[in-house]
Amino acid sequence: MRTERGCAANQVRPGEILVNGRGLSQGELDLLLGCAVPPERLAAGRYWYDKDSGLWGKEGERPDRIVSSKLSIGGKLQTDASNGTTQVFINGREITKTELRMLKLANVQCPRNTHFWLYDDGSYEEEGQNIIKGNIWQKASTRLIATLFSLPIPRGLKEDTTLYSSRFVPEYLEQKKVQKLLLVGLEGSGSSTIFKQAKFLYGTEFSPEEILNLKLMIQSNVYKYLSTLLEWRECFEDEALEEEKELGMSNHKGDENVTECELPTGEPKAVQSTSSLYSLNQRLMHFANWLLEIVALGNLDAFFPAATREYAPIVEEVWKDPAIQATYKRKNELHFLPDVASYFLDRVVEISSNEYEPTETDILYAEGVNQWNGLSTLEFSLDDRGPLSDSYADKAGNPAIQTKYQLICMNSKGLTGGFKCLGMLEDIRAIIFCISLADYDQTWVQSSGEPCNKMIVSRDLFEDVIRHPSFEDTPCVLLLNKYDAFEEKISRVPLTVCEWFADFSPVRPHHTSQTSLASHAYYYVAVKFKDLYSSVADGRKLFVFQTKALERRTVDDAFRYIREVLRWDDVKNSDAGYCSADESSYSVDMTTSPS
Ligand SMILES: Nc1nc2c(ncn2[C@@H]2O[C@H](COP(=O)(O)OP(=O)(O)OP(=O)(O)O)[C@@H](O)[C@H]2O)c(=O)[nH]1
Ligand SMILES: [Mg+2]
Repeated sequence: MRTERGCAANQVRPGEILVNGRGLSQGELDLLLGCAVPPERLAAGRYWYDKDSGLWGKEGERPDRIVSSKLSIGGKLQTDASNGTTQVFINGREITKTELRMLKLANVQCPRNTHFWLYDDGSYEEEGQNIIKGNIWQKASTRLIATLFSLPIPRGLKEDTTLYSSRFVPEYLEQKKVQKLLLVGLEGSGSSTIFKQAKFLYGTEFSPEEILNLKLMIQSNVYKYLSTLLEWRECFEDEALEEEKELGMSNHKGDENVTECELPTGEPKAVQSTSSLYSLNQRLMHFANWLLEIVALGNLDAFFPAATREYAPIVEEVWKDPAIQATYKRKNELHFLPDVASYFLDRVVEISSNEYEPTETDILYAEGVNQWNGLSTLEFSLDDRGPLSDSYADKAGNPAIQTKYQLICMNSKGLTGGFKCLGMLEDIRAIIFCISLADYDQTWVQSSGEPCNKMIVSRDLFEDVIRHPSFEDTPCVLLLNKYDAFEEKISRVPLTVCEWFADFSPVRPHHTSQTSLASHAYYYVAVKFKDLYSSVADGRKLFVFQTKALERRTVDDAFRYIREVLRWDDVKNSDAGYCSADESSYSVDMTTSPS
């Protein structure tokens, strides 16, 4: 070692080495070359040296090594030593874009005009705060990112990535604020399903209390579904009687060829009213009237679950009754009856029992997250499996970079009433708006009582949300949900039944398979929303992702996509001030999003 240093010393003369703008004396050069971690293969030239952290680089360039700290050599470190343009400072030096990018990827918050003190052991504080926030090098991912950007890493840390357990993951890297994601959508769009999937995927388990709430909700929902069916049954029965009456007036002879909805003819009217396809027997009628009365009085939730067990057998009987089954057959016409009604009604006896424990599927299928339909929140983080991480973090088996998210699911009811709730939510990092693709042929009864195409209602709600003053600069991700139902429906019901989609014309319809028709229609819908968003949000880009919320994997994919969108947005925002085009080192694959 001695000879090596001696050689190096022989190769350069003190005056040829300038550190922080000043030529070194022989003594300073000896100190530098004789220290524990000297700059290797030092050649004549101009360098900068940050004696607090040990960072070392060529004048006007980013750091390229870390040498021993606290050496009294050269001049004072200048702000522009490395020609940084980021307005972020470490030990008084304005850092370079590459360094900033590394910090950002390591989840360090560094808004402009942040001044950091970085010490030689990697500990770190914000200027003037005097609280050590953590250690920049202790996290393996930081070291790996640094390697990726060819930035120096302190000696002795390169090899041993397991040295520091996650207990030591510095707060400084972890403390980035929780990113709040607001999840909204029209009733039935699937937002609470997505919320619950996220809870299954990333969250804590449902607590016994939550399970109990869900159980009560499922039990009372079964009665709601049944009462919806009973109301429609009544309508259909009236309708059938009306038709029969007209038929009876125009045709006294009666007719053998009755259609399904018509009453058998030729019977006296009093008898007809109880013998319609939609008619119930006296006993069931009695129960039906009683149930509808409770529902009309709004007493259902107070009444149940006490009565559930007692009435389960009769509920089952009503559900299986041909009149109700005939009503259910027309489920496309029945507003407020979700697809899952039959899933739960089929099991009403089991569900009504005291011992009933909702299964994971039951929880997923249950409408809503809680009974009260307020805000539901979930905090979670995602391990890093981004496009960059594949190349280092995973393979190296290192602790991942984790950003914390808070998912706030707002029931559509929270959106009504002039959007007051929205204004109360602060610091929303992104809006996740959920739309059911299968809604394009559905009718929705608005608060005014007027029926309207549900996709249009969803669109208007979407527009109201993105126009809300609180979300002027908030990125938005649109989840086009229920792709499974959409795929199944698209060949049966043309997309053009929704007037907003009137100009949809699939290319070569005769060549188009159902799958490609669906994907064609999906892209068309996505672009419709993108155009709308862009016109409302000053040309900003809407991010669109396709989900089948009942398939957990698609929800996982959606959240990973959302995370990439946010990172992309972070980098884009910071780059807007620092540089314009160079996104090559951090590009996000947005291919799932139709352009
Ligand atoms: N086929 C299909 N059904 C879905 C999908 N996502 C949700 N559903 C079902 O659609 C219904 C409505 O979903 P929810 O998650 O309760 O809808 P929501 O947006 O929370 O509605 P509200 O809670 O009423 O505001 C439920 O019965 C879900 O099981 C999907 O991707 N495909
Ligand atoms: Mg719901």
